[in-house]
Amino acid sequence: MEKIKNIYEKANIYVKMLNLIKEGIGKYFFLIIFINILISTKLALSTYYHKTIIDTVSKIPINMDLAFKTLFVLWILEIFILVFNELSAYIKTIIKYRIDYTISKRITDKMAKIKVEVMENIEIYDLLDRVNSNVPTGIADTILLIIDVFLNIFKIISFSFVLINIKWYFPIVSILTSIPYLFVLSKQGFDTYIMQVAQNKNTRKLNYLFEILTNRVYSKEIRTFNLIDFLVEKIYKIRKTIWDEKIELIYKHSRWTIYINILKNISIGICLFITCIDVIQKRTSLGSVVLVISAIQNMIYSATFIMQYIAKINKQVFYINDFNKFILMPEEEDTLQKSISNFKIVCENISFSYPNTSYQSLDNINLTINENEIIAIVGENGSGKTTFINLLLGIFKPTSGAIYVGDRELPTIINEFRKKSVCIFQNFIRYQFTVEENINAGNFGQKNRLKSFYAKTFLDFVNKLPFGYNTELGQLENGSIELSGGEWQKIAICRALCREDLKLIILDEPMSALDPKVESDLYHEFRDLCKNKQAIMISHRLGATKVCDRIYVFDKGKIIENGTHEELIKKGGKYYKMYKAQQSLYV
Ligand SMILES: Nc1ncnc2c1ncn2[C@@H]1O[C@H](COP(=O)(O)OP(=O)(O)OP(=O)(O)O)[C@@H](O)[C@H]1O
Repeated sequence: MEKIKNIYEKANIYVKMLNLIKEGIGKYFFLIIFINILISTKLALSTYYHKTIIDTVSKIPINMDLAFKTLFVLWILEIFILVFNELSAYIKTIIKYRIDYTISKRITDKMAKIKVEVMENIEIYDLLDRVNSNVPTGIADTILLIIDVFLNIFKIISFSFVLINIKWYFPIVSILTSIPYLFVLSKQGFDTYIMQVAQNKNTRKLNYLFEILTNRVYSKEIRTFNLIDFLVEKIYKIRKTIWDEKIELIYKHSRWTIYINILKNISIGICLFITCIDVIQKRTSLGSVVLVISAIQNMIYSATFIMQYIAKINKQVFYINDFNKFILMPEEEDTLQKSISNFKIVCENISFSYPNTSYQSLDNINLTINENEIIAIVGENGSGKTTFINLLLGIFKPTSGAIYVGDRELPTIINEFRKKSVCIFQNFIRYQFTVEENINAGNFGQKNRLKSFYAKTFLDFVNKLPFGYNTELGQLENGSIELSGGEWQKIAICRALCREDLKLIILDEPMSALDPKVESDLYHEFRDLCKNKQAIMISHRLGATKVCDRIYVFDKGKIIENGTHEELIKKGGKYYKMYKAQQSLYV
């Protein structure tokens, strides 16, 4: 049953892909096939007219009228071939572009839907890498290869008609000679694919090392720690391994290519020998020799090309399989836009282990966040705070237990829930765009809010920038401006708080890079900012949690204490100890 389902799914993907291709190139496919038929027929006709011209001039008296007419026809045919070859190249480029566009769009659409938890599996990155770099061009190449196979089949048929009149078995010899190519080349295609899969890990490492060696962002640290030699050495070792494997494979393949070429040349030699004997014994004309040589060469080349193209198509099939695997990757569920009537969040006995780990990062968490409540989550490094947020945002699913929002289970309203929640992650993205684009990203046109409290508190530094809100940030371009860590953090906070129709704000260590003045402004205004909203603040600065209604203390994936700041201080437990330890730093 499972097998039938798999076959059905695969067939479905091939059909979908054919539809994609149809949508991408449509009429161009038939146009190029038609042009190719014309080209191949013209090639065979040219060979026939070459024979005629030689036969005409080798007979005394020379029939000048026939000679000129034949030359004229040949000239017209050459011009036709020239024009059609150019037209064919032009249409092939259009086909390539259209397939590349259609498939790339399909890949990016799918990427946006893949479940985030799937991305925890490192092998997925290799697959994504292969799909991204090989599939769009791979599928375009496959289509063009199929077109080339057609072209060469027509060539063989046309030349066979010309050749069969001289020796009936010459076309068969030409085709048989090319068959070993199929086996050798398809084996080469398979070997190359297997090598590429095996080298994925090293290629990814190499890209990473190259990135940290050449990116401006890392250059200071790399130079301060004098890491250049260390990194170059690593790059050199990986490159050497990759190239050694490639060279070994090419050496193996070259040996086989030499063997089959020897076989091919022996066959051509035999056919030429037989033809020459016929000429000497006057069984055939001089023009026929030219026709035989040209036709056999063309047929063998065409048959060889077909074999090469089929082998290449076989190789592309591996990439198409990768594409299939990619398309079948699980997607975020569509929750049919169910509305959320009330935002009370209840976590019931939730536990969680990351994929590929044997320990629990969260262990039986029970926690309720009432509407308009502000809570804090505190705890030592690695105690499970960020993991809890990932579960709450539906990025990962609990291994056991459930999260409810109002009377619904989180997965059933996740899209709507995400629209109304925002999280500033510890490692938020520093978008290399303008200030305005950074703030408006995902904010659905909330420009006027830049004049509000957030702008006054966080964004006064923007006025100093050369183009104000239109200044390009980051290090992508020469004129762009790099911000300090705190300024980037202010922008990230603004981006989150400016969002319209917010119900839940999550701040994962939001103030770590802010100066004390901005930090204290933010704390004072925090309750106001969170009016009519729920908020979760994760912070190692325990003073900040005083503004929260309830504080949860995480320890090794469990909640070990909860209460208000005063209650937890009174209790004298873990929170009290952490608070005192921090306080002692300031007195
Ligand atoms: N992607 C992951 N794969 C495997 N284990 C992970 C992953 N992310 C986190 N962990 C583990 O889960 C545990 C909880 O990590 P988490 O990031 O939730 O801690 P945290 O309380 O947010 O820590 P911090 O205060 O340092 O940010 C840690 O033991 C960590 O090593």
